Amino acid sequence: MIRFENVSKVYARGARPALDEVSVDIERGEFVFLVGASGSGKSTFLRLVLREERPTGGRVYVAGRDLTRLSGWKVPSLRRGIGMVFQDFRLLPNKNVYENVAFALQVIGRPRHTIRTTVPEVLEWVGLDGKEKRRPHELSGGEQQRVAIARAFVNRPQILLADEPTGNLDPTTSLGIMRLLDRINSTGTTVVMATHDDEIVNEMRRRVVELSTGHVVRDEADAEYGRREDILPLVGPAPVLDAPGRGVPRRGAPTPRIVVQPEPGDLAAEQAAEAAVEQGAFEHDAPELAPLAEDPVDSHTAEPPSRRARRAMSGAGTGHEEA
Ligand SMILES: Nc1ncnc2c1ncn2[C@@H]1O[C@H](COP(=O)(O)OP(=O)(O)OP(=O)(O)O)[C@@H](O)[C@H]1O
Repeated sequence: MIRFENVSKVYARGARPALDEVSVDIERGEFVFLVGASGSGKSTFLRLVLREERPTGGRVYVAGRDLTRLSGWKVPSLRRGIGMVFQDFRLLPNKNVYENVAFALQVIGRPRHTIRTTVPEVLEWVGLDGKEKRRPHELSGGEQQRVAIARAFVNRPQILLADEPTGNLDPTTSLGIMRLLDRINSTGTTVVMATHDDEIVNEMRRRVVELSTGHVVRDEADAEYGRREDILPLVGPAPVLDAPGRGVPRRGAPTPRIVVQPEPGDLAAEQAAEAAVEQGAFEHDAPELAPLAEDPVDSHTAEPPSRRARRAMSGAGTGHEEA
C-alpha cells in the first residue's frame, strides 16, 4: 500500500537529509507506528506519502502509484484516499461538530441525502452522538480528536495517517483514541501513526518502524516503543518490567490541551477542497459501521490507565468483537 524505495529528502535549507535512503514496505491493512526522536524524520515520511513534499532521491509508491511521477492534477485524487489526523486537531472553529464532518463530504460533492445519513452514522461510531451541535471550543481535547478522526474517516479512506494524535491528551483519553484507530484499522484501513507515546506503543504491540536522523534503525513486528535497554530509567528504582506501562518513563509527556485556529491554508480543508475537483480515486468496499460501544469519551475512570489499557488492548472492548 505504501512503499518507500531508497527515499531521501533534503530540504532546501536543511543541513542534513531529513530522510536518507529509507526503504519501507507497508502492506494494505497494516497498523504501523513510526517512532524516533524529534527531528528523526517521521513527519517528513508522512508528508511524502501525502505528496506534500517530493523526495530528492528514490521512489515513493502509494496504492500502486509512483508519487515521484504523479502529475499535479492527480494529487487531489491521491489525497482523497488518505485521511490525516494531527496532534492539534485542526477543526474549523466556527463550525459545529456535524458541520466539521459534513464539510469533508460537501467539498467532494456528495449529495445532501448521503451527508445526512453518513455524518450521524460516523459521529455515533466515534462516540460523539448527542454532541453534533457543539463547537470545537465546547469539547474536550479527546472529543475534538474524535471529531478530527470522524472527519478523516467519513470518506472511508484506504489509508489513515496520524501525526502524534495523542500528543495533547492524557493517557486515559489517549487510550480511547487508540481504540478508535484500532477499530478503523480493523475495517481494513491501513494506519500509519507517528508517535512519541511509548505507553501506547507498548500496549498495542504493532509493527514499529524506528527512525534516527533520517535512517530506519529498526523495523519490527509486534514491537515495543524502544528496545528494553533503551527504556530503562537512568536513575531510580528498576521498573517493573512485567507490568506494561508501569515504571517506564514516558518520553512524550502530555502537553497542555490547545485549540488551534486553522491557518488560512489549513491542510485538511485544502485537501477536502482539492478533492472536490477529483472523483473516484480509491473507492473500496467498506464494511458496515457499528457504533463504538461502551467507550466513554474522555472517561474519568478511577481505574489506572495501564490496567484498563492492558484489558482493552488484550481483547475485551477493542472493538474487533463488534466489527
Ligand atoms: N520545511 C523544512 N525545511 C527545512 N528543514 C526541515 C523542514 N521540515 C523538517 N525539516 C528538518 O528535517 C528533519 C526531520 O524533521 P521532521 O519534522 O520530519 O522530524 P520528526 O521526526 O517528525 O520530528 P518531531 O517528532 O519533532 O515532529 C529535522 O532536522 C527538521 O529540522
